[in-house]
Amino acid sequence: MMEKKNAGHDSKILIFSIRPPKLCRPTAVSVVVMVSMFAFISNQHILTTSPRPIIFQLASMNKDKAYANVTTRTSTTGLAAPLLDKRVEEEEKYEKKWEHADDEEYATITKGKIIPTAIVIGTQKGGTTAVSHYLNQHPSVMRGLHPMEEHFFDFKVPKGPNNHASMPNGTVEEYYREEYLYRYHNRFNLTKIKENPNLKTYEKTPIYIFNPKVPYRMKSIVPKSKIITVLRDPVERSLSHYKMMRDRNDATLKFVEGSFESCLDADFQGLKKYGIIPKDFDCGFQYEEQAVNQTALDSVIDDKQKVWDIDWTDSCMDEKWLKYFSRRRRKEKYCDSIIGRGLYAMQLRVWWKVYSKAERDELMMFLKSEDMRPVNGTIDMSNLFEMMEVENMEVKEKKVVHKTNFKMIMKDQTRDRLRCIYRPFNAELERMLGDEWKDA
Ligand SMILES: Nc1ncnc2c1ncn2[C@@H]1O[C@H](COP(=O)(O)OS(=O)(=O)O)[C@@H](OP(=O)(O)O)[C@H]1O
Repeated sequence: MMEKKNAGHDSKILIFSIRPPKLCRPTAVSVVVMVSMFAFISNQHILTTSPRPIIFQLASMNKDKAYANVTTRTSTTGLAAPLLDKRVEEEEKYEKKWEHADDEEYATITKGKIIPTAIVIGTQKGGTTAVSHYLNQHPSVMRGLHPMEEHFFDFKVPKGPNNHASMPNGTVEEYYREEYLYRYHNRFNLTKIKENPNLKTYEKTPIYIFNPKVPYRMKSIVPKSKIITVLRDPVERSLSHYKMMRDRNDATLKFVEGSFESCLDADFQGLKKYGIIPKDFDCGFQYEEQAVNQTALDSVIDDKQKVWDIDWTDSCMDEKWLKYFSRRRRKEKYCDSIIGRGLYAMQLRVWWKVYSKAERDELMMFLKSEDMRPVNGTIDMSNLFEMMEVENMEVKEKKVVHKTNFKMIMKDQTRDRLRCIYRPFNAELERMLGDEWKDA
């Protein structure tokens, strides 16, 4: 580390981008050769990449990291071999899986930074806006700067010294941890915290529970933040999801016929493609628009209801789930995971891997969507406030928050089919969360 620092501070750095728009490859190569010769003669180090992240690091965060990045890039011109050797050594060191810091180290690294007391991770359409609505009423609670969803942990991770800042599973490298904490800290109202340092903070982003990389990122950056999840009957959730898409006139709907059933079928095919649901399982959504023999179709479904189960011991299950999730990047259109978002057991398996039983008991809270609705004009949010480490208070009633406008009623057979799909996943969820989740 020290050697690198010294070497870095003695050197001049020329920031140079080889990516002007539409520069053809032969031209780019000759430009690089010319600049390399110039650097060789004048003994300067060159950054041959887009300068933005480096400027950011030089200006605000950590000059050593910026320098490390520069030297790695410089190596492409063959000018900094000894420095590169050191860099490789460092990268090897960082590539070890980050085991989160002990209490003392954690206290040091987080000192003076805002670390949210809790993060609401989902589920989408579960009533997460209602939870925010209740929390925001508390005078000792402050949410992140974004009025709706922060999207910090599902971000596209900027490239780091070894071309990525996180491990393939999402764990942020130790090397970048402090920087990320700092960035997260900036997602909160710093003035308000200065005025009242005792404020408890939270943020909500409903996609967190669904993105398999988020638990790893969260554990490596804010391992002590609590995690609040609101779960809703997955069948009702899927309808709410569809209504939201209709409200937004979601582009995905163009890839299917637009009906609820064709949307479900698109995602159902995706789940089959990636092996979450057996290939021979046919739920018949695709026949919904056609005049088919309903009795024959129902008997197919009845049979499946008897036999359909999941092998939870399958060691490839999580990998399949990651692939199913990652299809978004491959621009496959499976109707925004309208079924997949309700497969809570699949999603939570990853969180179970990352957080130990003791950590889950201490940090995680699961709320039922229906319990978020006031009964006879009152609602008890004492558990939520206890989790936020603030005094209990009566929240102002607001029956419905963030309601979807599109009007439709789910067909009975569609509901039956969805129940059939969700059955083994719900059974697993019950096993994970306990008996009170039996009818979730
Ligand atoms: N108090 C309360 N408790 C539980 N659920 C409630 C509550 N208020 C609203 N809602 C319903 O929640 C649905 C919106 O969920 P989210 O706010 O999580 O949506 S989002 O993920 O932020 O888009 C949305 O569901 P649908 O109306 O069925 O689409 C809201 O009506």
